[in-house]
Amino acid sequence: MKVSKRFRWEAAHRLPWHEGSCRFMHGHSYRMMVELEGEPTENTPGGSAMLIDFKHVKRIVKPLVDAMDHATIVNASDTELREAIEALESKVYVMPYDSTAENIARHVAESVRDDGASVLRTHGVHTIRVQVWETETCYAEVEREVPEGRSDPASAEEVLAAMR
Ligand SMILES: Nc1nc2c(c(=O)[nH]1)N=C([C@H](O)[C@H](O)COP(=O)(O)OP(=O)(O)OP(=O)(O)O)CN2
Ligand SMILES: [Zn+2]
Repeated sequence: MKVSKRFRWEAAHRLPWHEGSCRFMHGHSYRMMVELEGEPTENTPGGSAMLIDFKHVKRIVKPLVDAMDHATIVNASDTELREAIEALESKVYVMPYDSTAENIARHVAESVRDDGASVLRTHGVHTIRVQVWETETCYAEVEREVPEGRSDPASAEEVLAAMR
């Protein structure tokens, strides 16, 4: 069973090594689909009626989206751009790698996996797929497995409560 939720945000970026126009600062209206796959468990309210509530998906993913919205997404090693953003007192979102669609998808998938593991396991979710659309015609997709571990409904609820 799969559930998906779509997100969107606006952000600026550049790929300084790019041979084409992507080396220049420019913006995208990013679109992202977060898909969770698994088998619903009886441990959660409603039992097997839903894999995971869409509102839980939002609680896990939205803080990341809010952090990137109207920011410049920048590679930590791009000090020239980081200094310029700081001088402009603009919003920045620093990643440990270049801001390609592939890397943003990977960053979101791994953050969801790491921050949401307990909640996802409790709901029987074993796979996270993230598609990041940079333009109308281009997207990158990344898949990550939720590592096995103890499924603890009580602590999962605490994690969700802390995100409220
Ligand atoms: N595999 C990837 N290729 C490219 C990425 C990327 O993240 N992953 N990113 C870019 C640029 O950031 C970019 O802004 C996209 O530009 P472009 O290819 O020009 O996209 P368009 O939709 O405007 O292209 P059309 O030619 O109008 O279809 C580049 N490549
Ligand atoms: Zn771009």
